[in-house]
Amino acid sequence: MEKLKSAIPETLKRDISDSTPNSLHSTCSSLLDFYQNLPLFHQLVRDLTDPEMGLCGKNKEAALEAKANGNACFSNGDFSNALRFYSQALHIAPTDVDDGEKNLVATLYLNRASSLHKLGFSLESSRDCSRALKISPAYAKAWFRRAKANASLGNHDDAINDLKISLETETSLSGKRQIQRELNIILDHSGKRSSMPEESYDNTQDEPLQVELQCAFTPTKGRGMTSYTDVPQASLIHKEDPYAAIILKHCRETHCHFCFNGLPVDAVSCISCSIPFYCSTKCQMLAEGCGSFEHKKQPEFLRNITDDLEDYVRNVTSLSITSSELGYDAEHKHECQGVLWPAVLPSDVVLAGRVLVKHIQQQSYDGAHPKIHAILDLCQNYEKLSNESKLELHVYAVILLCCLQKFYASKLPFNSVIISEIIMLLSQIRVNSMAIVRMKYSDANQTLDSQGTMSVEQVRVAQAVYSGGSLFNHSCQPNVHTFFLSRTLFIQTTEYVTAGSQLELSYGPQVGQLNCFERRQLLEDRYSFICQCRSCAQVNLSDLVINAYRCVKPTCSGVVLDSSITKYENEKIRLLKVPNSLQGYMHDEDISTVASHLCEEIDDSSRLEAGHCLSCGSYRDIQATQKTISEAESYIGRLQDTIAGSEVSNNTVRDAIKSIDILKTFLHPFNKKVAEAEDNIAQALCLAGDFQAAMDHCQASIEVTFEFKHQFQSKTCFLFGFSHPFCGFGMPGLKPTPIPDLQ
Ligand SMILES: C[S@@+](CC[C@H](N)C(=O)[O-])C[C@H]1O[C@@H](n2cnc3c(N)ncnc32)[C@H](O)[C@@H]1O
Repeated sequence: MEKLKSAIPETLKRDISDSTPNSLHSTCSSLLDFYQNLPLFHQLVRDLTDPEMGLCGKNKEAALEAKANGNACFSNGDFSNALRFYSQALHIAPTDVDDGEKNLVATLYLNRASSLHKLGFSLESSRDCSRALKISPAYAKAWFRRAKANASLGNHDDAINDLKISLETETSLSGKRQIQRELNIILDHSGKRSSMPEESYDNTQDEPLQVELQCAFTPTKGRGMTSYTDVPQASLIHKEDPYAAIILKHCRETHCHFCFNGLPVDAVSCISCSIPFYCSTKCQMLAEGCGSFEHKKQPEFLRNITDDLEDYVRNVTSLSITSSELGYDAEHKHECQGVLWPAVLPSDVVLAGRVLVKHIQQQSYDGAHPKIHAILDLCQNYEKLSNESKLELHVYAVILLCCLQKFYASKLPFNSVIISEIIMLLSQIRVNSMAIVRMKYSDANQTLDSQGTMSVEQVRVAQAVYSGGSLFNHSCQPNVHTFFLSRTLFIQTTEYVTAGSQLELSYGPQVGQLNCFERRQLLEDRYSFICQCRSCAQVNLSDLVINAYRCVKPTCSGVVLDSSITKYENEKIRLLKVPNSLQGYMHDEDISTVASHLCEEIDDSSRLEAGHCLSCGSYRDIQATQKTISEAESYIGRLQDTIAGSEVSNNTVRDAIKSIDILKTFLHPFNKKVAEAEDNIAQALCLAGDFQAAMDHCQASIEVTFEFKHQFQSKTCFLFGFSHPFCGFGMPGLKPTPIPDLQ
């Protein structure tokens, strides 16, 4: 792909850098002309779209080899490795080839079921048997193995039925004898029947939504969501399935490619290619939109068994999914031909393909009016993108269109109009797609380790486009939060929200984690907008203390700032000459007069001065202070290194504890560095086994947050002193904001 980008002539690259949504037709047309005559381009498209070139195609020989390895491990009692080899074989085995008299995939499922049963995974073993039976309903050994798994699970009635059918389908006399023996044993111990559904895809949390939302235009952030009524804390306000979603590359082998939950040991693979894994056949079919394993012919043995048993067989071997459920969500179907492009192109480009295909399927889109960017009706940020990103979008749009041509040439003609529309779609996806996250525990059983700790991290597993969810703007002090069950997005309030207020979630950075400059930088780099949330657009007290120093006077609790912070915050004050709350209404003459009047009231004393205490005005030499702090921080840095290597020495901890005293002497008590240093020491002491001391430092870290909140709630002016112009200000832009969370 890099070669394709660098091959573009400089003049065209410049045009692309200068392009706007309105001039895309011209740049796309030039790019298309250039690529049409470039052999490298044609070669690359061939590699990406030719199943013969695809490394992700199925491979019978490789599958048989993995199966043989699995058999060898199984015979040696090495069931874990047998399981691994059978799973590997299943991933690459073509569905339509036989191995001896049986279908290869069915045999592999049965072999894996045997390994799973030996390893104690009875439920998984039974599911694999059912999968083998869906392919080969008269597979006596699969019924027999299923009976064993069901017996282990205490499902004796099912086990008896399985054995009866196994008896019916078994052809050898010795086999029949063995089955009969097993049947007699289970009949002797038969207990209660219990049902056991296979599939795990379930995103139902049918809690009704409690509020009615409206999408309203905001002066600084475009459209946004608000509520008609007051909304209590913890109300579920939004629930939505994605328009399209895709697994991220690093989770391809650990999470289901449809519901994005962690994969079980008996994961199933895509029927046609060797890219996706699914947690169940239901997810597999929902993603691929087909039931290729469905057997067409009525199995002979059904004629000889009772009606009840026949129902039982149909229940086990039929597909547990209706054709209406398959619907339009068959998002992997068009990628599923053993071709390379879905595996190679970036996730958001493949996601754009899914959006396009879904639209084509749903709307019987005729290609005559290719308003592709209107599919999602979402905002885009093309003009704000870097030159490099614009170039990338051009190249990927052309490639994606080539890849989709195989199926949709008549719907998506290969021309510059469609390419420019795809570029718009890609830039919409960049701004609006959400990361679906899952919690990852260091220990799968979610228990505390020997040190009494458990590490939990949030992992981004998939990227999805939610049409409604995309209308929620960002705030660094959000009042709603998102969570996901399977693919479904849920949004819930985190505080009481009054009617008409904006409902805003966090796209990442939050107050208390980073200062205003860092948050805005991050959002601009990632999403190309300058944050105008209530915390960023105004002078925010938590942003002042998060990196602040102590006043040199021991009796004063005021704040001292360095020049980078004062410069940034003073710029906000300057911009506030037109108060934020009035900015959208400046056309109104009366309000404009009021605004000018208010602005005149901000004089030079409203400016923050670097190095001077905001409360008493005492001076601190920031440069000298910074030098001492850097030395102290180097000890904390050393401690962090030893924590990473899990080898904590007493000396390192002692030095870090000494240095924290220095930090506390010079830094404001609510400075983020103090809380982080306390956290690090607590972690090190945990590793060293000194849990009481660890608790004390944890407590100290928590107190920074707690005290912070307490101080802000009780006397917001302690930072400045009562005489400072920031205190008791009536101006909306300078009101002290609510309490941030230090994390
Ligand atoms: C997912 S969309 C949200 C809906 C969007 N406002 C619209 O009109 O469709 C994200 C875009 O909204 C705008 N936005 C969201 N939060 C913002 C904020 N805090 N400050 C400024 N712009 C914001 C930015 O243009 C951003 O690229």
